[in-house]
Amino acid sequence: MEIVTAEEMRRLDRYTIDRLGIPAISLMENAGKAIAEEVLKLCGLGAAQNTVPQAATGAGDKPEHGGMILAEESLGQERASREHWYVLAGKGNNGGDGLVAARHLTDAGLRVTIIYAVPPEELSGEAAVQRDAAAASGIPACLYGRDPVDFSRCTGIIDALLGTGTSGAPRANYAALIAAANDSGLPIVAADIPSGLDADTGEVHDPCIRAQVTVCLAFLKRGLVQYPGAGAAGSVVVRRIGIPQRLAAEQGVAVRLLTEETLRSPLGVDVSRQRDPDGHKGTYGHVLVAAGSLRMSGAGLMTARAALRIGCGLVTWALPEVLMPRVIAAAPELMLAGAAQGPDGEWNAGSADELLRLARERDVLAVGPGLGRFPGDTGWLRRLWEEAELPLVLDADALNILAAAEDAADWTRPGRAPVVLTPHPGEMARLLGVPTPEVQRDRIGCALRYAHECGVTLVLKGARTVVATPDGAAYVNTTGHAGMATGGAGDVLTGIIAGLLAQGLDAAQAACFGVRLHGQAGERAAARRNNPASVIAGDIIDAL
Ligand SMILES: NC(=O)C1=CN([C@@H]2O[C@H](COP(=O)(O)OP(=O)(O)OC[C@H]3O[C@@H](n4cnc5c(N)ncnc54)[C@H](O)[C@@H]3O)[C@@H](O)[C@H]2O)[C@@H](O)CC1
Ligand SMILES: [K+]
Repeated sequence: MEIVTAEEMRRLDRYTIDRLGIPAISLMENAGKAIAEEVLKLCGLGAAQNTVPQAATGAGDKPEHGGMILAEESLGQERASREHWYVLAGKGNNGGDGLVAARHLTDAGLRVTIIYAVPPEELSGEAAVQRDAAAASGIPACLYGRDPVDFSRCTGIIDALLGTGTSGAPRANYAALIAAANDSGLPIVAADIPSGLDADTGEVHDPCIRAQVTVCLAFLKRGLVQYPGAGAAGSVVVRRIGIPQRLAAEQGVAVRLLTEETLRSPLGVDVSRQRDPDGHKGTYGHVLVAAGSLRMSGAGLMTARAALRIGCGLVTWALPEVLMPRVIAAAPELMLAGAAQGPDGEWNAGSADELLRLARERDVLAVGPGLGRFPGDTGWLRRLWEEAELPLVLDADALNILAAAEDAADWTRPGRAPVVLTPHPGEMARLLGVPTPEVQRDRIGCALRYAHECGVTLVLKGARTVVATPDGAAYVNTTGHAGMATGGAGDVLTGIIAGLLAQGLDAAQAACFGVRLHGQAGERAAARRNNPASVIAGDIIDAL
């Protein structure tokens, strides 16, 4: 499922109207009708439609329902009349959608009142047509600020104030209406996006509608899938309005929700993961992990174990020699390689030679969890980057080393094997040289820019992890939960991605499949513990 920006949505709208000849007013009618249907569902009234049984088709079969024509809308009439919805209408097409919904809800037997944020005569184009249709249908309307508006008289609110045409924080009557709607405590159904949300980033302005349901029109908007916007949107329902689904991909939209369908196509992942009955441990790849130090040996252990658990054939864990006797019992399935160490058991830049030698016989190199910083680490990482001709996965301290390297822009990858970076927002901020809130303000945008400029596959972790690829595609994950914000969960992800790369997946496939599986394992672990908060990183490995 594609995820668009406001600008991409405008282009797709225009293409549909201008090139396919579908009138804008039809799209608006479909949009408003879809919103009304979702309101009816929320009220427990279902979709209002006539059900015409087979008898009416003339097919001659035994008719269902004894040949009756069921008029479903009459069944809930009593209940419908107890509902009174306010439609908050803005000046633009978002307001127009709300006005269409007002008509359909009235038709379904609900009481509806339209509250305009601006004098209705200021509406233009299709929205003005809908204003006149609503008035001609006898739907009462008032103007906020001029007429008294008492939210205690209604049972629910449609927010059709601002959509993808919003610029900046809501102003004047818009701001006052949003605040009043939120304060009412009533269920709010947002048309397209909650008013006050930045459709492209997920940033919420002050104020911003807190919706129970958002009826997103035609395509998901970026702002609905990233926090805090995702929190303001409530449950998001994407409804078709007559814009062909295929248009998004055809018009170059390359940001998608990371679903199983997306994994299959366009990513081309074999999600069944059938193993070759004739396979042996060499068939499934060999991961080299350079991670862990005296204070943080567990990080390396979790990365290495996760790589095994995701199905790669062999894992060699390279670590400072002093640690070897301490960890050997913890994971007997691992192969250990002692690396040159500093005086206090820390990593030593001299270990690059040994790692590069080992890497020649391995399929993937994962570097970083629990590594710590050490003298000469920048040159050490640069050698791995430039001389290790196998896919690299960099996490944690490897990212901090990279962020601190002043010459990182000059590092080259002669072997062309992919690099996958897995920063959390703080590490991403260091890589970009900006404060963390700036990363969080536009996670998809940041990930896309960095991946493209640096030619890497970037996994920006956090709620709704974003995977961005060097060719400008991005995928937004929906699996996992806040209980996975626990020490070591990131180390596990690094191992999963490395393990999938070792099994022959390409960088985008391994990153996307890995992120999704990691979240699903976290969900399973939470179910086993009966509480997401109790999940620890080891549980995620066990649930893989
Ligand atoms: N063909 C189309 O273009 C379709 C558009 N649709 C709807 O139209 C929406 C986009 O419509 P528009 O482009 O008209 O834009 P909006 O309806 O989102 O907002 C437009 C108007 O709001 C005002 N405004 C903008 N930012 C403001 C702020 N911060 N404070 C106060 N006022 C502000 C401006 O006067 C602007 O003209 C979509 O979100 C969707 O709901 C749907 O009707 C389907 C078809
Ligand atoms: K809205």
